[in-house]
Amino acid sequence: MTINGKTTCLEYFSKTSNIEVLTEPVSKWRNVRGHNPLALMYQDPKRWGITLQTYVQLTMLDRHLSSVSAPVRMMERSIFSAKYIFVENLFRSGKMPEVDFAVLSEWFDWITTNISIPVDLIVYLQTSPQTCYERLKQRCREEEKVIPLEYLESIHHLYEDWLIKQTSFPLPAPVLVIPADHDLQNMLHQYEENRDKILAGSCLL
Ligand SMILES: Nc1ncnc2c1ncn2[C@@H]1O[C@H](COP(=O)(O)OP(=O)(O)O)[C@@H](O)[C@H]1O
Ligand SMILES: Cc1cn([C@H]2C[C@H](O)[C@@H](COP(=O)(O)O)O2)c(=O)[nH]c1=O
Repeated sequence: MTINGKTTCLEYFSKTSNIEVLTEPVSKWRNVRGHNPLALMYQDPKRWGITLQTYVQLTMLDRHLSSVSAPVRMMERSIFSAKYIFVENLFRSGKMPEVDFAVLSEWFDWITTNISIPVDLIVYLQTSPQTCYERLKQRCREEEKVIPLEYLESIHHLYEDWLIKQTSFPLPAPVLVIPADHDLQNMLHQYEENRDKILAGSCLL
């Protein structure tokens, strides 16, 4: 999902030795050479969706290909979720012209066909759209103040179709589901309970 506790989860695991944590490059999406494609996309998705998503795709690929510095790497989202969820949502909601979707899809298909992007395990922090909406208001990121609950509901359905029902797009790895509507204390407990599974990749599923 979005705005549901991914960064908080990664911060927790970053305190463990032998784990390398790669957070999402949101700061780049908010500032590329003085421009803010994230804000532009929320202001006018039809015009700027392609701009943001092209840059997201590039920066996610860069994250995937960066050299590994620890036995276990945890990465916030992937090039797959950017395409299967956010690009798909823009297109399906009529906020991305067909030609923009086609060009992004060609890029995505070329990348995933020609470049190896190994993923061992997807950890899905499963939250309701309402929880995300509350956390969005709590975090209060300027660009995201315009996000309505309906947007979070659409993103949620796309995630559920992909990772739970498994009816929409190919899965690059097995999925570990962690219910994440709970308070922070409860979540830290769940992270501990799932630590071995997460660190083992798909081996203990
Ligand atoms: N379990 C939780 N309960 C309540 N608030 C949370 C919880 N996890 C994270 N938050 C808060 O919700 C907001 C979004 O969390 P964050 O980790 O930045 O989400 P994401 O990286 O998925 O966008 C932050 O203000 C964070 O402090
Ligand atoms: C991957 C991706 C993200 N976004 C947007 C959604 C949020 O506003 C921010 C960051 O997400 P997070 O859940 O707070 O980490 O970026 C997007 O518009 N398109 C994307 O592909």
